[in-house]
Amino acid sequence: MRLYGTMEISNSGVLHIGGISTVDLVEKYGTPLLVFDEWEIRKKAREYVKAFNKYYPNSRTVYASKAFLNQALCYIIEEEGLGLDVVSGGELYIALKAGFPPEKIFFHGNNKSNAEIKMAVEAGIGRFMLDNLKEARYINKVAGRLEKSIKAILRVTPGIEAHTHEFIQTGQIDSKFGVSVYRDQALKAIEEIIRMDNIELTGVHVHIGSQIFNLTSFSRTIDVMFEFMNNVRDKTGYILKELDLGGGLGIPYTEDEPDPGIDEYARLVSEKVREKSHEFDYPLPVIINEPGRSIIGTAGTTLYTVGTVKEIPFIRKYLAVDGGMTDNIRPALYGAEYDAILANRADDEREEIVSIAGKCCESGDILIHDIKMPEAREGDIIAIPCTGAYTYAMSSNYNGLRRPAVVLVNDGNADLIIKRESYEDLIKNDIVPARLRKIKLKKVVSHG
Ligand SMILES: Cc1ncc(COP(=O)(O)O)c(C=O)c1O
Ligand SMILES: N[C@@H](CCCC[NH3+])C(=O)O
Repeated sequence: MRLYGTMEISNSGVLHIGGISTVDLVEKYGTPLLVFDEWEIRKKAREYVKAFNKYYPNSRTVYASKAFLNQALCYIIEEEGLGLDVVSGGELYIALKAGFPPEKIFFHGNNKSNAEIKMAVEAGIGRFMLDNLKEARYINKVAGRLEKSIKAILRVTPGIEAHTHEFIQTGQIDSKFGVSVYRDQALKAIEEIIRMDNIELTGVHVHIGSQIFNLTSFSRTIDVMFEFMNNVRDKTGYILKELDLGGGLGIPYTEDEPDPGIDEYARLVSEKVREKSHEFDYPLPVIINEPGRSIIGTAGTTLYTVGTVKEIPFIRKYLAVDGGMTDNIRPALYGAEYDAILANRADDEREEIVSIAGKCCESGDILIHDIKMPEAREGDIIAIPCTGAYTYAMSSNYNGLRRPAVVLVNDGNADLIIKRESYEDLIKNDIVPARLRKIKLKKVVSHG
């Protein structure tokens, strides 16, 4: 069993995180419960800063908040010296509400609305990550009206197919993101953008996908990017000063998955960028990284309570838990695999193969297929580690399930950072038109 961050098993066989017993956490906050290990978040953030300081000091790390975002996290990210990548007015709003410095915010998105663009220009964000020319023209117009000069980076697609699930590949030519480097599309976009009065094009961006273990994909991407940057210089004389390599570094979700490691990633991309700069005699660009999963993924653990235990003779045993695809869609969406720990009896021998099922009305709502576990009973607690990234962020209220509570643990303290949704929350945006109110219904539920 792989333990992450500050996880440890006590003498009595209970899983502890951040110096707190998961049994105590469940007693206080209930389940499903997403537990974030603050030490682990900070450790990963520091690993990025340290590794790039070592190999390529002229760099910036910007946390991709789509992996998980709330106001408490903004404080940690800011304190660790990282910037913040947002992809919508909603993420931007959360960051601004928390007081995250706007100049350290990078705004992505393949279909930013005019309202989102205005909001970001007015807030004075650090970089617009341009997806296409239409957007650049609009930003230029708004900036002109508001008499602002906007720093922007153009997202390009390099035609690289990273070794990862096809749903999370983004660098291939057939992609909805960015402008392709092929057939001079990106070059033409740059020719127009650099003539815009209110936009300063500081660099180019590339993101080839997520959960990537094979670091050579990043190397090949840097090859393509330098060819492209050199071509832009040849045709326009323009030097792109920033090279944003996106995110994508994979993390080990299960015992047998390797950990590519932040240090190794930083070393490889730094060396490659130096090598290519030298080869093309191109000024060394600032490297920007946008990690999401590799900062927050291993810091999150979801705790569930076992309910129904169902054995289908000679076929399978199901342990049904009180959450599922609503708090973690990744197994259903990508076939993602996870490990599990019987948190209240973590030392018990793993002697039977079970599948851990969610409680949604979907046969596909299985969190883990066929995992060896100790014999579990109703009321036991199951911990699924590595659920910090793209779980809560992708959660839903399907089947009327309420989003879980989220706690931040550190050094023996637990702080609630997101309340569990209430039944009342499920209807807070509901409106019953007056003409329907005439139909007399008898209201009996009130708790929630
Ligand atoms: C543009 C961009 N940057 C950064 C990220 C973060 O990726 P990851 O969480 O794999 O590090 C993503 C998500 O894939 C992305 O689309
Ligand atoms: N949500 C995906 C990754 C997409 C990353 C965002 N571009 C996952 O869970 O793996």
